[in-house]
Amino acid sequence: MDPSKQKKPSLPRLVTKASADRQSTISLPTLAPKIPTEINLQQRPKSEREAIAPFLFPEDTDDENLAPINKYSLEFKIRKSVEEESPTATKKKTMYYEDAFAIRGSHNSPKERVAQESVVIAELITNHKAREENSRLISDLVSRLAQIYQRSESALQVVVQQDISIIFGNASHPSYLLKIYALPSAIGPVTNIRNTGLIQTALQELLGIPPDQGIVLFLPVPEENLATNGSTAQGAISRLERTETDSPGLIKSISRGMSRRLKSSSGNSGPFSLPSALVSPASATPTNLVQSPIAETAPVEDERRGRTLKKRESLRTIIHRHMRPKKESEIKEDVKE
Ligand SMILES: O=C1C=C2C[C@@H](C(=O)O)NC2=CC1=O
Repeated sequence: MDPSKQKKPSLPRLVTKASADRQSTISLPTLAPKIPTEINLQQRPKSEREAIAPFLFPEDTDDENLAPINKYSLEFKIRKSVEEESPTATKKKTMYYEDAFAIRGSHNSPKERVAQESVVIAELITNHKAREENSRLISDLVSRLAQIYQRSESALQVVVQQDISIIFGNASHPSYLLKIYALPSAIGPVTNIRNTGLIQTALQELLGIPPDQGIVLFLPVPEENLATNGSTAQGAISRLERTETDSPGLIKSISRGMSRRLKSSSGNSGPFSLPSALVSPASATPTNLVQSPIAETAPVEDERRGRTLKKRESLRTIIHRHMRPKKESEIKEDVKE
């Protein structure tokens, strides 16, 4: 039989459990532990597939336009390889996901560095009137979302509208709509499944509204369309790229300095911030400076904690060292590296 005429498997439908009489193919809360096998990776753009599961695409071809039959057979192979994997392979993948969700170091590209501390906006609309004060609800939500999105609270904007008419599933039970706007790098199929569980649990605790009465929308905003502090995220990336092109050694030194600081500082595991000097002077808020291992004011914060910083280089020292002509011994050291 001609394989192209075979009946194609139907795609999984994502249906919320709002109405009991509607058939639910996948219910959101039960998805979380099965993330890698439930996602049809072939339907994602290539860049996203590689970001989610590079190990599944060792020789990935540009198959965005493959005929459907090939897509399904490829998907079958992927599922099979996932099912047959050894415990060691599973462990490696678990580590990969843990790593993918973690904040990475300063050696990342400007785009990644801007992404790591870009703003996340949450717009909550609910028909519920919270017992606690609105300001308390907002601040609790900010801190939960900051943890979930691994940002400092200063990168979070939360807008709450309570007491709004909402009908969901033909009833006006307590309900909410939460829209999350962020750069595309903070939004993706695997991240969203993880974050749906965390966000809906938080909202159940804060508002008392169960997950099946709430809707979460994840809305990626391209770099050129997200702006704060007089600049788009794209603008911030371009500025960093220019700085790197103009002075690549400077960035290398800052990276090294930062690694040294990270190694020598214990307990400060918060997300890092872009150095204010490299992004924009006004973007250096007190919160992100406290958490920035490379920002110029980090030593001041360290001093407040009574630490001696004699062995550490400040950003200014690093810049000065790069601006002056190199000594012979330094040139030799560079060559060795
Ligand atoms: O997330 C964003 C972060 C920044 C930093 C700021 C700047 O240039 O200082 N511009 C940004 C835009 C963003 O969308």
